Amino acid sequence: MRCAQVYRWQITMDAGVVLRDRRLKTRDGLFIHLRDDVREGWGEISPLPGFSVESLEEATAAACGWAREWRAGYGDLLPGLPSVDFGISCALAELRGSLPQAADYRAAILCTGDPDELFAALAAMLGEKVAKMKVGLYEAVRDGMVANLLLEAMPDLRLRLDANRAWTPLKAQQFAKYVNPDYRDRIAFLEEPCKTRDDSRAFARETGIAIAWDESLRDADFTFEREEGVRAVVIKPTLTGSLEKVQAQVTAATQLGMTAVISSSIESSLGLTQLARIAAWLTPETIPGLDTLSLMQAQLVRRWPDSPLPCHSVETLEALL
Ligand SMILES: O=C(O)CCC(=O)C1=CC=C[C@@H](O)[C@@H]1C(=O)O
Ligand SMILES: [Mg+2]
Repeated sequence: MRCAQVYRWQITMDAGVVLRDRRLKTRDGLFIHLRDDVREGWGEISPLPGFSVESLEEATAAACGWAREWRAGYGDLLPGLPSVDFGISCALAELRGSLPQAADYRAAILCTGDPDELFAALAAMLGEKVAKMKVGLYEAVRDGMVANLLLEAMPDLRLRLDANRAWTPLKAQQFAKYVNPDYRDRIAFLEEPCKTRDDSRAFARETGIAIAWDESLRDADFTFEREEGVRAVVIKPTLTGSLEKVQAQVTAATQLGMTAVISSSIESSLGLTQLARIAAWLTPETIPGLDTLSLMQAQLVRRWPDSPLPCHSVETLEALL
């Protein structure tokens, strides 16, 4: 006997969370819960404003429509909206027992560039010291100085940087000018430095700073290729689609010698714990980019280990079916 439910939720974000130049005051999304006799599975469907192509309203209609089909015995085809396909495929994988339980709860520490704050967080980090810092919000010279300071102050630090395509070639060069060439190999990668892929490729060649594709994976003309200076791809499953599609992208990148990084789209604790399991399963050698729970004021249904945030149960959520 099949049962299906779709829950809508809203989490208040900490002050100051900015996405694509707009303040994110709340994170809104859905959970899908499937039961088939004694087996059950959960999935998160939370399109990210400014990054997802689908709206929450479109995702809600698609998720509810699919859930009604599935509980009536159909639902073999996924709706085709990335966040919905991802959430449904996770719920089906849990129900079928094909999403491993083992999780990689390590995370590249999201940092603001405050050395003291980062010092403390890295000191507590076991194993590889990896942090991620957003650049491109302030002057490129400042970003270069801050990155250089962190790398100089912490010799065992590897930095992931992310410009979200903010820079012109000139701004990118201004950034690089302030990063000591001796430290550049400890920049694990700089995600999307420039507005175009060609400018980003030129930046990598000219500066020796490795880059990574993130937004580019969702460009219609994107293909996985071995390219000079392109060291990694950042895969955001909520923006990608089904688990099968995520697995195919990890395989394509790995076969080309690139690092595949499973990254958050600022999901709830339920979604983040599933991403931690996906990372352990598909990218066991790579620290995932999942350090976004601290941007939120609560957890939902499933806890992230050691998070002090209150966790609200499913009974507090709005059932839509
Ligand atoms: O990748 C990580 O380490 C954390 C997630 C992260 O950096 C992002 C999530 C969503 C949008 C952006 O703010 C940013 C990114 O572009 O990678
Ligand atoms: Mg990015």
